[in-house]
Amino acid sequence: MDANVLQGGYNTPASSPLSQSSTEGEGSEDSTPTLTLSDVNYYVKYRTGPWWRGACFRKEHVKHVLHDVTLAFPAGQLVGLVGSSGSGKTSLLDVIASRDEGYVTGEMTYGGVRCTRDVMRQRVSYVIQADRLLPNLTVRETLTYTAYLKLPNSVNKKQLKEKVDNVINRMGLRGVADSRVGGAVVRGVSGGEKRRVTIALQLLKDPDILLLDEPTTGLDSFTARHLVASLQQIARQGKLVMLSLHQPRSDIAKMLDQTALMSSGHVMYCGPTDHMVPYFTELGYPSPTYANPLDTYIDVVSVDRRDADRQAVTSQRTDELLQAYKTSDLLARTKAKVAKMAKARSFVSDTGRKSRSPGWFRSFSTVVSRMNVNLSRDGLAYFNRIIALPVFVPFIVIFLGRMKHNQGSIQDRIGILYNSVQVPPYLGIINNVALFPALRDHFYREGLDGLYGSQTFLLAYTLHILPFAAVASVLFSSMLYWITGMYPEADRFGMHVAVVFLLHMAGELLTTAVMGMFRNPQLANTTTALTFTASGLLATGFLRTLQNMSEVLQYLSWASVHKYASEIVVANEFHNLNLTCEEKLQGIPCVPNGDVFIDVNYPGATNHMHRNFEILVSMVVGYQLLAILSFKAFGLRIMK
Ligand SMILES: Nc1ncnc2c1ncn2[C@@H]1O[C@H](COP(=O)(O)OP(=O)(O)OP(=O)(O)O)[C@@H](O)[C@H]1O
Repeated sequence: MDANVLQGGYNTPASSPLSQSSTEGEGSEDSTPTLTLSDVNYYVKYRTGPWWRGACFRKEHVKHVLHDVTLAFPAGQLVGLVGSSGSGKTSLLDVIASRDEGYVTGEMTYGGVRCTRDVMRQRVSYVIQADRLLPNLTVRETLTYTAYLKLPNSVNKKQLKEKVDNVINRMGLRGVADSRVGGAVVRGVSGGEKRRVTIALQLLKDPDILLLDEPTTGLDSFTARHLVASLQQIARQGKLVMLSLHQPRSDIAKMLDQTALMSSGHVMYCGPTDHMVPYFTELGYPSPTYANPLDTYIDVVSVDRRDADRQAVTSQRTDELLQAYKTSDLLARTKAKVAKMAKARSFVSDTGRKSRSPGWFRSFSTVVSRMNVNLSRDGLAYFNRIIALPVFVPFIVIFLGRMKHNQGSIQDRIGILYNSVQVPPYLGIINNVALFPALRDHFYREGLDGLYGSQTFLLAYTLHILPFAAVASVLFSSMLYWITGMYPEADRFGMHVAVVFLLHMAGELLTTAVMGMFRNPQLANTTTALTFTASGLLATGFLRTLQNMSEVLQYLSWASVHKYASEIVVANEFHNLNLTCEEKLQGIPCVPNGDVFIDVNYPGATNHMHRNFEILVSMVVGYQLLAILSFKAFGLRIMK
């Protein structure tokens, strides 16, 4: 496309401040809220070196990511951040959204108010690159649940529904409002529609500033253009919309009111998009005919690091262009505008918009209800959660059959009890690895949006899985207990169910805690499975009696859920159990009843029933607390 045609075709909104000036877009009315950044610098710390040195012993570096960024963007505009990979687009959005993870200097204001984290949380919505949506909810349900999490209790059901309908219409989602979102396995709405849903979620809060990181990535050109056209409409309704773009197509570029061109953390040009070609042409870099000017100038300001010669040439060119921008009228006018805003600013905290959010109970019940609905729509996953644990019983029963009361049945009982304490935590791990990571990723997005904290999320998850764990444990114990002929007493059966349930929960909750530390679910799976395997070997006493182990291992066993669970199930099964002594046991001492077995192998287990049960319950509660702590310590950090 001809550069001049393109230039002429760039969009300048009638209502935007751009239309009031010739080219520089400085005709902003004082009353138009403006986002200003004044000499903003951003530094991050990172470490290099082999992972085994640990976080503290690897070499620490400080990277200067953004350099002296000075910008002024009035509300009502669509602003594009463009630049090659690593030029600092996402970092700039992070800083504006107060989601930076380093050290920021300089000043940022919006509408004359200094941008503290609280102010920005209220005013800014940030659409990150990935669409993290629950696959089994419809578009409308997705938005409705989020509205319950975002809007204050004072917004009633009718108003909430209106709000949801409104964003559905604004984002052109009416046609798919009642379709499932879908995911990797379940087919659902298209990629472009998913992006729209993600943006619609952010519009529920009615933000003043909407930031989008690479919203067009992965979309075909038609869908991308329509998406940006929707964003342009949102901007025209008085919002400041800023989006980073990797490879801005010329028709998308035409829709941008202003463009900030970045290279290595420096702003190389910031001003009206249609002024870019004349600006660079004056500096000796005209845009070739038929070329997309944005592509051309991204190349012109980028450093080519493929070899030393090219790097030297392109670095010199970039330095010259940076100096030219620093001394340009364009930047001088932006600085004047920023200074004017600074004079007018109030420095007061943002009194106009108080932070209003739903109460804890509403957030908690919404998250639980959403998890339940999401799982209930996936028949296989729902069924699997209930049936995976009981499915083990036929294997155990086929192998061990119905138990007798002879001496050989002692070994059979040990086998059954070993399975009773080893299988439930493993199934807890398997269930968790299958279903938790998607919920966790979803939480990470909503957590970053400040909708609710890790405590609410993890308690909601526990409440969500509790009924499944209870039903699965009752089914497992009912089948195993009565088919194999364990001690026929209702109380003892109840105790067996309780132990299976607690161990099943222990598996789930410890995996949850580890999931807070490792992003990779497989790593969490391996870590927890190994932990429970070691715990089962060490502390059950079924494979080797505790008394025969070294003192160190005996002490270690006190930290294992298996120690307490095993003592309970052994006392439960062997106490008052009569055993027969067959004549063929020549020379081998006979164990006449279960209490002798307990006295020899688990001394005191019958008397420790209450103590063991209380410790087991406390440890499971401890795993829940550990999960909360691990998410608080690592949670939102490990997703970045
Ligand atoms: N937390 C961090 N630790 C280390 N380096 C960082 C961190 N954040 C940003 N950087 C570095 O700062 C530079 C700018 O990164 P940024 O992600 O903002 O670039 P970008 O223009 O958005 O790139 P892309 O288009 O590829 O997403 C990169 O070199 C990046 O490695």
